[in-house]
Amino acid sequence: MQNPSPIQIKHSPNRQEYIAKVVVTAVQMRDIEERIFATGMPVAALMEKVAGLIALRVQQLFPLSSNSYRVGILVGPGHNGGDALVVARELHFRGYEVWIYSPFSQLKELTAQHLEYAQSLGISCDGNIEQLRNCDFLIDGLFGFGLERQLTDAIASTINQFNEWQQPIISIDIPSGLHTDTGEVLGTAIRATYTLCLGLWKLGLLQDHALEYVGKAELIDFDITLADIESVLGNTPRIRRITRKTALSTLPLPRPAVTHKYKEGHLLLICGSRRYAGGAILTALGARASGVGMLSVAVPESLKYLLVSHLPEALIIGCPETETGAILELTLPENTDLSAFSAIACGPGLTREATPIVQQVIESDRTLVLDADGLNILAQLETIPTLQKRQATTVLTPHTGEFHRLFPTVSDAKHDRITAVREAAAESGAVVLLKGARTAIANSQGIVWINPESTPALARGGSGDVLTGLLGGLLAQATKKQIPVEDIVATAAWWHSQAGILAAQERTELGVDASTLTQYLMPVLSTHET
Ligand SMILES: NC(=O)C1=CN([C@@H]2O[C@H](COP(=O)(O)OP(=O)(O)OC[C@H]3O[C@@H](n4cnc5c(N)ncnc54)[C@H](O)[C@@H]3O)[C@@H](O)[C@H]2O)[C@H](O)CC1
Ligand SMILES: [K+]
Repeated sequence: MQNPSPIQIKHSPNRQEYIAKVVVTAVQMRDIEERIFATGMPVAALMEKVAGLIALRVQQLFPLSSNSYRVGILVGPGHNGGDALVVARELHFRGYEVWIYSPFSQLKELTAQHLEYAQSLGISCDGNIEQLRNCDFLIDGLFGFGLERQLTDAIASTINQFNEWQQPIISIDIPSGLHTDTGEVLGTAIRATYTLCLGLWKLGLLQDHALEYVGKAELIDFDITLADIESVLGNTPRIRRITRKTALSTLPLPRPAVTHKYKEGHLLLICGSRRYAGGAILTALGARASGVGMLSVAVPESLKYLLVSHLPEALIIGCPETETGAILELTLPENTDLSAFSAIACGPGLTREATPIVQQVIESDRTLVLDADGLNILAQLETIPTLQKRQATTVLTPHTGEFHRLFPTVSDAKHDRITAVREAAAESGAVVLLKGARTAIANSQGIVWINPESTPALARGGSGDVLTGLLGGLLAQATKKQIPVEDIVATAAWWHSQAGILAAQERTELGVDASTLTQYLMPVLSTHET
């Protein structure tokens, strides 16, 4: 989703970056549109402009220079249908063979006018779906952000038919049938090959359950002014896509010429058990890749030399252990307490026996990441409200299962992950990172960051441990640099998934085991300008 549309509009780099970040709901988009109209832009002119850009993009995707094309245009009752009709007209004039499918008897006025004009040009137009079976590709203008009700009956079965035919489908704004905010399927939905999202990213396109419908999503920038956006969203958008540029900008680079290891952050990892020794290694390897100045890893005594052999540069603290090999007690080096560290990350592989350790780190005054068993113990302790009293920020990094255990009363994350993660952050006062295909991060003020790119290659045991270590290492380096914790969390999520993408490109989606993933973290930075 990151690649900008090849249709380049000359704008300042700052505006481009801002537009890439902003995410809107249907109501916000309608309000922005209303403002554009209220300040003098005629509705028909805006439709003409937007659809003209869509038509250009379609011509790039299916160029007549390489083939002749028969195009089916699916027309809905609203302005999404109007856009589609303008595209139909433009493609007709450019030499495409165009077939319009317009099944609704009631159309908005502008849409009806465009239909009438298209018919007057001799473009084939009816409500017979069979005409579209032999089209090379379809353009979906059935519904955009105006869809609010479930799709049923004839239109639902028609959409199912289009999906079965399996021609490429280009959806205008959003695949018809998806809810613009939650990304939920309202009865049924078009499975698009491309989604050309208009003006600003719609929230629904960034929700996990929408992904199998969205295909390759691109933004069509139609010059909405920053003033119009800010008049509706305020100065800082409350839902943001994480971009490469913002992620890189929070990295502790370049280092000052004169520094030393403790100035570059000291992370304490608390992880592992005899049962889950590998989790401790992976977490520590993730932390090592963050560039953190000093890394201490507290593990059960029996794992000490295993860890040393994998991470000769880290200080491995062997702790007394329970009979089953979980950490019994944290034994820090002499004259050291938890406030000696810049940040603490705790949880991977601990087992639920390590409850007192989790209690102890919660009571510390350090920035704290809790993951895996750290979260399971937190859920058992029912101490989430006490996190509000911590002197430093807490970061919780649950996957969906852990999220439900931690926040049983929060809205269903399957229904709307963004609302759920926001509620969880408000309830806990923590920064909550909800893992998924589109990882979402929220702080207690209700600001949300969404990671817009990832790979299913990361759906593998140990990936999360790597993220915890990486995040801990970045937080330890950032503590003295006044970078907000939530920005670092967003950077870690971005960096981790980019490493997965890079590794999958070279090794396929089957080749990204967690150990290998740690090897791809640094190349992400060297393949991008920093
Ligand atoms: N600002 C912009 O981005 C621009 C957007 N444009 C396009 O306009 C659509 C939004 O148009 P709107 O007319 O508001 O809504 P829709 O086209 O999505 O259609 C709503 C239409 O459908 C009816 N309806 C709703 N639910 C159902 C249902 N379940 N069954 C049948 N009918 C239903 C509803 O009553 C409405 O009449 C946006 O996405 C863009 O594509 C502009 O063209 C340019 C600027
Ligand atoms: K659509």
